[in-house]
Amino acid sequence: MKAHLTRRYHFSASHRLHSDAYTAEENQAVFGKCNNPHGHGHNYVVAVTLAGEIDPATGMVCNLGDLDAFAREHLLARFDHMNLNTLEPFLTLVPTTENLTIEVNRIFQDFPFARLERVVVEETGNNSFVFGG
Ligand SMILES: Nc1nc2c(c(=O)[nH]1)N=C([C@H](O)[C@H](O)COP(=O)(O)OP(=O)(O)OP(=O)(O)O)CN2
Ligand SMILES: [Zn+2]
Repeated sequence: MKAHLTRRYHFSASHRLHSDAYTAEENQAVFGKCNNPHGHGHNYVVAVTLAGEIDPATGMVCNLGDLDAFAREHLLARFDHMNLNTLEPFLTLVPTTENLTIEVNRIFQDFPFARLERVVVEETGNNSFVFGG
């Protein structure tokens, strides 16, 4: 029997929306207040949904302890209390939440015990971005 599980993770990070492809004026016109050189922060909420067969012995799609350990190592240790602009892949990509959602999706593709189906990243209470089903 197959099932889905969703787990939420929280981290705080700063960023500045800025593109080297634009002049200072164009950056200001496109990104507005988010182009402020001092940057600003968000309390991001990441929800990952995974799918798999329920193991008859454990009754689980995957052990949340394994998923948490993976998230700590590959997501939270990388991004929590960091400036996203200083980290790959945002050295060359604008750290919008769309691009962050794609990176989170890439990270959890490597989780070995269940298949990633969907990633949602909430930037503020008003903005959330979805990758996948
Ligand atoms: N398509 C996108 N547009 C914007 C993004 C983004 O990631 N993708 N990000 C931002 C900024 O990060 C910005 O900080 C969000 O600001 P704003 O929309 O003003 O935030 P809220 O109104 O939701 O909440 P506040 O009360 O202002 O914190 C902008 N655009
Ligand atoms: Zn922002």
